[in-house]
Amino acid sequence: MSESQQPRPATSHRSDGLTGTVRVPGDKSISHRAFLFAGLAAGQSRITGLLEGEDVLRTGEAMRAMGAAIRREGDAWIVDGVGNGCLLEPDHDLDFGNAGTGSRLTMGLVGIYDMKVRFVGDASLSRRPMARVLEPLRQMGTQVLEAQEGGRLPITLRGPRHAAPITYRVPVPSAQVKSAVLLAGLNTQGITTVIEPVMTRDHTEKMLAGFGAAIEVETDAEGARHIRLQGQGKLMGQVLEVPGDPSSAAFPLVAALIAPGSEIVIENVLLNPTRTGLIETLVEMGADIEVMNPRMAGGEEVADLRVRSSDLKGVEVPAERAPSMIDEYPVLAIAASFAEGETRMPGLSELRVKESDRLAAVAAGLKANGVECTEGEDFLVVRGVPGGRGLGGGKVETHLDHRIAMSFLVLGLATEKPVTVDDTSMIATSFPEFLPLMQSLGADIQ
Ligand SMILES: O=C(O)C1=C[C@@H](OP(=O)(O)O)[C@@H](O)[C@H](O)C1
Ligand SMILES: C=C(OP(=O)(O)O)C(=O)O
Repeated sequence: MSESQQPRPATSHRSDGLTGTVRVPGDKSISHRAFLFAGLAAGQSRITGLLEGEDVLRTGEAMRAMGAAIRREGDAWIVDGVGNGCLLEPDHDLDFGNAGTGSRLTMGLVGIYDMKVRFVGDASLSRRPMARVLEPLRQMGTQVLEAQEGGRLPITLRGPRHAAPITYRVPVPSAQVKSAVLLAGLNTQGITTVIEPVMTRDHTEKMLAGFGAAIEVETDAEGARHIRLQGQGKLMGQVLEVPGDPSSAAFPLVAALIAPGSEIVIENVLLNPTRTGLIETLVEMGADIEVMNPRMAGGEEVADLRVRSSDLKGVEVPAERAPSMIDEYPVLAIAASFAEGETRMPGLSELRVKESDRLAAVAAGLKANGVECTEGEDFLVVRGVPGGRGLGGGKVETHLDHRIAMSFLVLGLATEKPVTVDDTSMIATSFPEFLPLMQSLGADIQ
């Protein structure tokens, strides 16, 4: 992993006229869940389009350590699962590297098994809050044998003999917390209920239903979703096709919008409505994004996107849109740097607990490159410079955060002066093909 390696800096230079047709790798959220559910289900699963990023491969390693057989065969991953309730105690620590999703979902999955499991991660993951998952697990009977201050990794869990089903109202809009509780419910007798006041990405619900779990969702008069899962059901292996990750597509997409004279096509992008906040916002800003060939693939909405460079104008992004674009704010801030007027982004407190404090990292990177912005406790305001005149020339600290690295390399494609990021090694956690893919479109990144 990159922590033990030398940092790999990179510099991006103004690159007009990006062109070409590309495919981004598989969706990270769906890929993690594909390994988790296929590893747990009885029988064989076949997964194509899986994201082979470091985060997802670590989830695969964890499932292997608990008894699943996982192998790559041609362009597919074949998983022979253990059967719900039959995970084995791993004989070593589960190392999740940089991955919040992998670690939190796996804590939920195994936290109610009567076995001892130790979770570790890199410096970034070890700073992130895990109490949000430990709290509901404790209510279900899990013993937290080890946790660092503030509920951080390394953490050791031991599940109860008999877990108690709970009804849990998620206190923060987080698909990871929702999913952790539902996964704990898989091996718990009775009905586990998660109440979600604000809808977050629904891949866990959809995929568990696809694997045969008894799960139902109802929306109440206030708009809160009540997700009920019958525990100890049978899950069966499936054939899965993972569509392209909209959170990765966001980088070439914004690059094409801001680099003058560009026209690109990104094929096979997941357009699940819980993930399309960035596209909605960019269209409001005046972006020329054409959604072509909308279709269903693997139970999800998918389409090809044609993107042409556009004159953008600042907008106010509604705070309630945040869950549907939570990982895209760094690159939205880059688009906003070239928009006429102000782009206001409220409701961003969750950005402070990602791979880095993304609110602080984005504001610092923008300021280092001459972009005016205001960072509040939970908001960001960016004042753009159409054409990018006078911008760039700065060095950006990425703090072990892939999305900060990719966002600022995109910034440098349309600023007057080049932009340098201090490290690109973390990009491999979510988008290993990022550099060659961007270069194939004509982006000058060295
Ligand atoms: O469930 C998931 O797959 C994810 C949920 C989001 O995290 P939170 O649930 O912490 O908001 C997101 O930031 C992460 O990249 C993936
Ligand atoms: C927040 C992210 O991932 P995770 O929480 O899985 O580390 C991300 O990919 O932007």
